[in-house]
Amino acid sequence: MNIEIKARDLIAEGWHEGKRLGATLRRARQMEAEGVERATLLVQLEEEFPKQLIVALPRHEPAPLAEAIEAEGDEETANVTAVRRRMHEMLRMPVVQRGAIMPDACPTGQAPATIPVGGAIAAENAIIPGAHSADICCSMFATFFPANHPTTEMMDHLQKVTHFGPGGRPRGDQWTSAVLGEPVWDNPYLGGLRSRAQDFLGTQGDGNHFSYIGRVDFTDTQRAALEAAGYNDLAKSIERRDGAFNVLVTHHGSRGLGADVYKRGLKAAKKWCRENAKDIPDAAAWLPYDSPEGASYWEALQYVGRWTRENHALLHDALLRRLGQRALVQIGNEHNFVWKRGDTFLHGKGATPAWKDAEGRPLLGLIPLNMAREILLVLGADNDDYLSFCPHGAGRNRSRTATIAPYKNDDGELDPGRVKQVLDETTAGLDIRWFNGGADLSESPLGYKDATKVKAQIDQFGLAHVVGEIQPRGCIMAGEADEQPWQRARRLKRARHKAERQDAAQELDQT
Ligand SMILES: Nc1nc2c(ncn2[C@@H]2O[C@H](COP(=O)(O)O)[C@@H](O)[C@H]2O)c(=O)[nH]1
Ligand SMILES: [Mn+2]
Repeated sequence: MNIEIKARDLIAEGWHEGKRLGATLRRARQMEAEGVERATLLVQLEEEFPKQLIVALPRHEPAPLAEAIEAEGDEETANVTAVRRRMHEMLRMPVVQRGAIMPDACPTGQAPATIPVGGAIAAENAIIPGAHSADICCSMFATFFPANHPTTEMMDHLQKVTHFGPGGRPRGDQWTSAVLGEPVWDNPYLGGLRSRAQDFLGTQGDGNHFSYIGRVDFTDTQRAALEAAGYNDLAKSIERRDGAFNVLVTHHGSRGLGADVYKRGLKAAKKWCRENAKDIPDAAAWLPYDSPEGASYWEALQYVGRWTRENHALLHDALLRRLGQRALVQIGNEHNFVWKRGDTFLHGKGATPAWKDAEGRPLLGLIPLNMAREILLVLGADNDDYLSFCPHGAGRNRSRTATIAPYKNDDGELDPGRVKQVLDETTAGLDIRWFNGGADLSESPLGYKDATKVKAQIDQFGLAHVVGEIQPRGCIMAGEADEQPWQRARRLKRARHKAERQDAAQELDQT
């Protein structure tokens, strides 16, 4: 009688559950069908499919971490300690070779190995979805155009063309582009997402994404530095325009499209690590680049990069059309992404690439600080000590909740008078607009670290050279939606209950 060997028989003999078990079982059944007797079969099988799996394990000691950050005071010191801890957890992964933190580093999550904002790592043959984070391709994009429009005119048009808030554009108001027609939808990480890619075109989302109008006046030294670095078109344009430009700068990521690709990538990475590694935190799960899953994920990421750049470009074109202008120069950079340099996969979560391009030119990058400060145009210093990254912003010292806490009244509600006052003080002279109507204090300059100190540390650690400063004129962010009637009713009800409780307590005291 031919009793078919089962997976549980192999497990009982010491083989492990997982992807390889299927292949082992198929081979065992083939031998069984050929009439090989069970004992011989098991010996032969051990030779072909050894029970001892080569399992990747975390290292005891973390790989080296380079810190381009100087903490001042208790709050910053505690932040750097938290950042270091998460980085050390990530740096214990066997595929991670080195790490660096930037001057804007700040913690983002409690889960082990969650890469902090301002963190960068170098990995070998591995893509770690958690290390580029869910907002794949969060990026900056700038268009330089003639400086002959008043700020209000530019801001009015900008407010009409852009879109903030959750979700995509409503049906009937959707945008289109050739990027949607690319033959990528068979990729397992992109399959079924074409309509999502369409819905989210022309949108910027919320949080700290923004549309910023600024003005730059390049000095002759800055023009010469750009020319010496090989940016001849920009240098010529500066010469022709006497150094003066209006600039639109946008900041956003890959929206719902990227979020879905990330979910699929993370799921695949967790599965791969479950089958081939042990004790790997989810935030550090990886896909080997040379596996079919890894290669497809890499291709999907490249598409998400093209989609996001196109999204920026469409928004910029829409503003320029309304202004009757054309782009003189456009530049942009991702700061949440994975880049392949030789055999190394550089991951950045809030880190600006600052190495040299294929032609040997230092990369140009844009570093925003806050809505009331200049956006820095930098030439990367290619400082290998810090994995050739520079910061991507100013970073936060406090959570959003802690930032707004001092502006709440006794009922735990934001005090509109104090919010207005502090916004007027911190953004005086600027045209600040909140797309959804209400101000979001946690996104005002109050939310971010001291920009001057971060800027000084770029220089101190030799990360990049500033070759232009785009001075703020106006900024649009998502902001908070105006209070809905039901929200107002709930707030008033809570306040009433609180007052009643206090009255009751007072009465008790008096009796
Ligand atoms: N120019 C502006 N910069 C801003 C604004 N809000 C935030 N920021 C800066 O951007 C970085 C990027 O943050 P990310 O982690 O989401 O990529 C952040 O660190 C701030 O320094 C703004 O309204 N205008
Ligand atoms: Mn970003």
